[in-house]
Amino acid sequence: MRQIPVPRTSPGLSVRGLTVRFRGTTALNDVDLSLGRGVHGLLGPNGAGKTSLLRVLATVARPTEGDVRILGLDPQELGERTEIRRRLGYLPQEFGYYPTYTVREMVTYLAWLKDVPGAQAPAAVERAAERVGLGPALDKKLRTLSGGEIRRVGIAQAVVNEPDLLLLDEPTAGLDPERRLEFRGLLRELGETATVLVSTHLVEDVAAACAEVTLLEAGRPAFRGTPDDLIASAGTDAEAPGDSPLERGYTSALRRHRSERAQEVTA
Ligand SMILES: Nc1ncnc2c1ncn2[C@@H]1O[C@H](COP(=O)(O)OP(=O)(O)OP(=O)(O)O)[C@@H](O)[C@H]1O
Repeated sequence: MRQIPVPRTSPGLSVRGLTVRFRGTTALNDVDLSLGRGVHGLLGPNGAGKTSLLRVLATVARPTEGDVRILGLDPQELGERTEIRRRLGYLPQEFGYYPTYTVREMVTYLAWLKDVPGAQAPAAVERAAERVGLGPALDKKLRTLSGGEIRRVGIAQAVVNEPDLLLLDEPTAGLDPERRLEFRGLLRELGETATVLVSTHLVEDVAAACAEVTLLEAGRPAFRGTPDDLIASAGTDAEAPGDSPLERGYTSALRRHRSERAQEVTA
């Protein structure tokens, strides 16, 4: 196999002018974004373009326009795309699985797809399952697991290859509060060495685990900064709805972005 000469310190990812269109819909509109090591939250209302962005970064969808670099590599080039996939962990919004497989079999299969060397795979699978609290369930069939446990299998398969880039689409959906807390700890740990991008509707997840947050609205970045910056962005907007300072920062940033867009349209 062709060796790609990329240092392990290569940048996480960068996109320039990224546009994704479906027939009548523009899901992402001329997005510029660069992310390095650490945990980044991706927030935004339904339909904002979060899944579309993650799918392009996971190399499962192609951009309509724009330049994408992932781990310093070009996903349009077959050899480089293969290398990206080997070093990537991805939890899709809908995690497809084989119900008759055990946790061990499913995660082993996905480790194999990621080229985890056969001799290392059994230990890697056990470690990944333990990291999401599924050590005792390794030999249970997936059809016997709860929705939250299946989500955790999805997280285990995403981390089994110790990825350099980890993309998680609503990983905490369906997790109970105790598991969510554990998961935030895992995110912080993974963010020490990898670039981690987590899409979520739960602003508490962002506050607890993310060093940075990007807010998408109608296919465009509406805010980028630390969770504290997002809180501060509410400023004197006393009418911004929300049950916490971060929720008020979120709604305030959205309202500001919507009104800027409305002014652009009428200008
Ligand atoms: N395969 C598709 N065909 C047509 N339109 C699509 C397709 N996938 C996404 N879209 C549209 O693109 C826009 C962005 O969708 P996307 O799933 O990326 O948003 P999202 O921020 O992940 O939303 P949610 O929070 O609801 O998961 C939406 O208007 C959606 O209807």
